[in-house]
Amino acid sequence: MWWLKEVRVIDPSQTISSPRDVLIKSGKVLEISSSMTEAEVLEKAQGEAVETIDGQGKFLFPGLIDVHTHLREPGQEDKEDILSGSRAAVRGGFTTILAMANTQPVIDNRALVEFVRLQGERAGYAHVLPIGTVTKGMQGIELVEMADMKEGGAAAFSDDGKNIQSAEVMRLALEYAKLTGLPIISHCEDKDLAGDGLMRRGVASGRMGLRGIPASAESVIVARDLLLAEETGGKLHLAHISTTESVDLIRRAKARGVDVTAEVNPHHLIFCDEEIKLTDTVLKVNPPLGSREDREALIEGLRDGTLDMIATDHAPHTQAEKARPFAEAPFGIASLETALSAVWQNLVLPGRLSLDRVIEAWSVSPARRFGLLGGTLKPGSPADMVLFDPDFSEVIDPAKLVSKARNTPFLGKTLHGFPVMVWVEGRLVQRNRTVQ
Ligand SMILES: NC(=O)N[C@@H](CC(=O)O)C(=O)O
Ligand SMILES: [Zn+2]
Repeated sequence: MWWLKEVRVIDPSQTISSPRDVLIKSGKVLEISSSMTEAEVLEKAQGEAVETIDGQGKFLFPGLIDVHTHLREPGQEDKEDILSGSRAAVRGGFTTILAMANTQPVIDNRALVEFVRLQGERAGYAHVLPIGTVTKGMQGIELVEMADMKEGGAAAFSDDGKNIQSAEVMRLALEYAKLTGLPIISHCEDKDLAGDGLMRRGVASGRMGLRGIPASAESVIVARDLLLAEETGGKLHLAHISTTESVDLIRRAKARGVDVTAEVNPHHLIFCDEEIKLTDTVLKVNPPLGSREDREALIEGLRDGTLDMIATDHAPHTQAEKARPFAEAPFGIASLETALSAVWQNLVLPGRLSLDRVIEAWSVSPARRFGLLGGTLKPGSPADMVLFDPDFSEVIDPAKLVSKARNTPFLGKTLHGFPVMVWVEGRLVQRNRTVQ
């Protein structure tokens, strides 16, 4: 049994945001109360050994749930695999991750869904929930067998990495997915508008002389998918929202009652296009980083609930690939191990976002939308939780990362505020930044 004493519990699912004592027993949250005596705790332990943790000055919150993680297995295990990625996840404070389907082969049938799920169980770190593709071979033409894949453990459907260019295929997908109750996750990017652009089209791309991707490449598909969700009554989740116009469109659709949720990635909240350097591909990501104004609109959207969730879009690549010239390097930022600290340092500490809102957006809201366990510390729920130390500082040292990827803009930088203990179903999987 675990006894966490005088820890600041942040659990928006129960509107708790104050110091409490917490008991964990048999993999579940047993009790949360203002204070407990040793005699009371021993009685509840019923002879079981009690591990006591002094929680003063630290936060305890439900484990983060990341709905957008690329794990690259099967097929591209040199970038990442399910073991390395799910270890990196717990190190970063994530107890559940949804694995994107754009692997090689893509996850477009039940056998592959079961493979990903079982590899996650074998690894024994974060819960790994497979996302299946929407279309066979991710070709955007023929729908997968959604009901069968759901039975195999699929948590959602997405052709992420690629837009579904046919509006008719997207409409059918939203219609059919209703039978499963699972969301369609849309990677909104009009192929023709995006062309072979390398960064957001704007002042910065003009100055650098790099081919630009207009903001409309995202927003026109956001508008299309919102209309299709409205027409079909289907469940839509919009991945990596990055433009001001998209935020406005979502805000208006929600006001009309469209069944939509949306996520924003930490890098779009923290960086902007002006910071991209031709000599460094680390900020080359899709969708591309927007302007300062976009960044403000995203923060505002996250604050007012237009954007429901934060998700990493952890996109691991090898150093060799990222070392190619800007035009040839792949899009993507690896972020599982740094995302929470980066958000803490860049948004929570300066007062732009409350920690309560961050936990709501990165744990409570994903659990609710995707119908998952977790996202709460209510007594009886699985003890998937994070002890976070705001005073713990660390230099992001490539030798210490447990992900295979090194494509993070924080390499060599110091971040403050880290998860120091992480439990999955009451099992301690990480202590003092060492994964067990
Ligand atoms: N985000 C990225 O820049 N890359 C992702 C694909 C995606 O999420 O669209 C990847 O798979 O590498
Ligand atoms: Zn995507």
